[in-house]
Amino acid sequence: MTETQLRPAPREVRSPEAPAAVLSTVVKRFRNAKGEEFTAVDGLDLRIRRGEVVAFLGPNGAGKTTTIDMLLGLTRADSGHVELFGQAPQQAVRAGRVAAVLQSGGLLPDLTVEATVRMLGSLHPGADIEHVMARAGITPLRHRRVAECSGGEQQRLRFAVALLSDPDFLVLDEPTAGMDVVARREFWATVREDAERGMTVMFATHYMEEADQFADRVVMIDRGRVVADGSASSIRAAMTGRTVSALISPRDAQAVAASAAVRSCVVRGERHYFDSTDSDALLRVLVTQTSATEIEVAPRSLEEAFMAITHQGRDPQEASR
Ligand SMILES: Nc1ncnc2c1ncn2[C@@H]1O[C@H](COP(=O)(O)OP(=O)(O)OP(=O)(O)O)[C@@H](O)[C@H]1O
Repeated sequence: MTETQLRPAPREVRSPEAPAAVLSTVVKRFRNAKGEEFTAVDGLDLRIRRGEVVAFLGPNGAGKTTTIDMLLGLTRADSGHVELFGQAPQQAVRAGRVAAVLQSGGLLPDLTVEATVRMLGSLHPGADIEHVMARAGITPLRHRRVAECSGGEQQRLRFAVALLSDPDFLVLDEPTAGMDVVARREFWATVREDAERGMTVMFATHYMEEADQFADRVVMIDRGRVVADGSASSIRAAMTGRTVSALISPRDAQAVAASAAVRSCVVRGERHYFDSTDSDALLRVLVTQTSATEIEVAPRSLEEAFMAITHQGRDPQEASR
């Protein structure tokens, strides 16, 4: 046997099978209250490699939950193709390869936390009840009725239930909604450990800092389409620029805003915020040609990049839809 054969192969070589998830040109339409048809997911293409931790971001109504529902086989796409580990979603879910923490539902209010985990654990022979409760941080809550658990505690219970099948792919729809800062940190530490053991994770979130801190990759969608896809830092870099803010007279601000380095300017309180492609040039102008004071330069936050990307090219009426 050669040395190469003895060495464990890297994950990709050892598992040359299908990616964790593939969505190809997926379309989902609904009817609104007036009975008019609209497209919630509009030709979405997404491929998630095994072992990736992907944050799924988008404004309200962007199509995140609908996409997740299609991934999990809870909703059927009108057209396009959805696959998990090379299988139809329902098959992969039934095989316990995929589990989800959804925003609501799935829990019986009168059961205790432990009874819930035991009952659902009975569907997964070999499931380690104590282990999943410990991993989700709900062991101390074991005798509490579900109805008496806070929103964040119920989310942790859903997380424990999702771990019962020891899934390869965990799909989380706003998993930390209702959790306090400490619970959120503990939750992500656990997910990270699972991800480091090779689990694929996709999570929808509104918390930009969660995407920034915990995801390898950030996929932003708007109006059912992918509008940006990359690492949090590459998305920020794609939106190159910094925000320069200062206390400045409206007249000076107008002159500065007309300069080439400024893409846009907004006023919040007494401060003018200039979105700049060349903060050095802008700083020189502010210092040498205006009476601006308390000048600050800040990197664009992921949230600012996100707002800029998703609202780019949209007319103001549409943007306020
Ligand atoms: N069953 C349904 N019937 C009709 N419209 C629906 C249905 N489900 C979702 N929609 C609509 O489809 C669009 C996408 O909704 P979706 O819940 O996927 O967005 P989202 O990105 O998850 O939003 P949020 O961040 O608010 O949870 C929205 O306009 C929503 O109102």
